[in-house]
Amino acid sequence: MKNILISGALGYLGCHLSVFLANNFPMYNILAVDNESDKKYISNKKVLENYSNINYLKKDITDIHFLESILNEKKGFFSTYLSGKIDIIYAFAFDSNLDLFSNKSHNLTDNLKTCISIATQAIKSWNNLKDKKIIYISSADVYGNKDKNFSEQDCLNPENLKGSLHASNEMILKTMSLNYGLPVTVFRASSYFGPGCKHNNIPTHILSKLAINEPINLPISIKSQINIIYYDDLIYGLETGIKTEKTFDIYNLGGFNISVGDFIDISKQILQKRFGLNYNQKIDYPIDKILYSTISLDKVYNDLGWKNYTELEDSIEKTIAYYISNDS
Ligand SMILES: Cc1cn([C@H]2C[C@H](O)[C@@H](COP(=O)(O)OP(=O)(O)O[C@H]3O[C@H](CO)[C@@H](O)[C@H](O)[C@H]3O)O2)c(=O)[nH]c1=O
Repeated sequence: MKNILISGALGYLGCHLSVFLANNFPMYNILAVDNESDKKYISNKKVLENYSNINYLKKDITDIHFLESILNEKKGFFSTYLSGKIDIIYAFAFDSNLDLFSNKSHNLTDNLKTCISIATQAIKSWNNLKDKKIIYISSADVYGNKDKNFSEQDCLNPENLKGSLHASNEMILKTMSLNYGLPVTVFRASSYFGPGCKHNNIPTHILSKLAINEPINLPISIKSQINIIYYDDLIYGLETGIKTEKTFDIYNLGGFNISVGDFIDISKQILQKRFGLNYNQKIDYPIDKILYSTISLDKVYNDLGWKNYTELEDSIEKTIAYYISNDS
């Protein structure tokens, strides 16, 4: 029996991963934790509460006393939820909605604090590091924009705050791993999409607007090359993190390398062919801002045997169907 902590468990990926593990791995006990700072997915609380092998708690993951009580071998008040301590930590708690001028600008420091708190307390509390692991969910934004097919050993050159905060957390985890033997696996996830996703990333924006015939406003040119992944594939990929063997390793986790224009065209064809809708809404984008940010997936396939299995057309169809019926 393994005890798994999922921080940021009300978020899109944290919630889907909790449910996936609960449905498919009866040998896992899941402690799902979120500070409920983001109300977007607050209804996910009800989803998690339906599972007997998921215990959901509203908690601040930077609370050292809380972390100590769940990571230490000695039994604390969490014995009601868990027998023993946490073995695996999935670190999802991260606010990607970074606006320096909003009253939420503290989320910059919070995003560093969540990762540092977990890693520091794990080093202090885990006496035996065998079979323990922190799985950190980073982002392909750490690479920046200037190349195609970034692989894991390429230099990091983030050009947005999300990327630079994730890059900082990766560096901190790597140093802690080197100096204290902390077992860490990092996944650099590309932009994901799927039913119910409310994030303002490129594939989600395109599909949600196309489905309800609203104008599309893109921050980059449609000539840009990006990597996108269906959420379900991403969740399967994240599960493989439990079986990684090296003390520290990094994997790109993505799906399709595609131009934004092609993604729009394929989605429009699906809209017409499968839903009989022939919309031709306005698409606004800066013509001179062309992003090249595709990623190589060789390492995750060669080392962990993972590759995305959902056909692009199927994933687009399922996502569009959701937005049509939920008219968001
Ligand atoms: C800053 C902070 C956040 N949170 C929670 C609030 C949200 O429910 C949750 C994050 O949910 P979402 O914004 O949906 O995150 P999600 O899209 O699933 O993102 C994951 O995957 C992304 C990959 O694209 C990563 O970049 C993010 O680090 C990772 O969190 O974390 C906490 O519980 N504590 C915190 O301190």
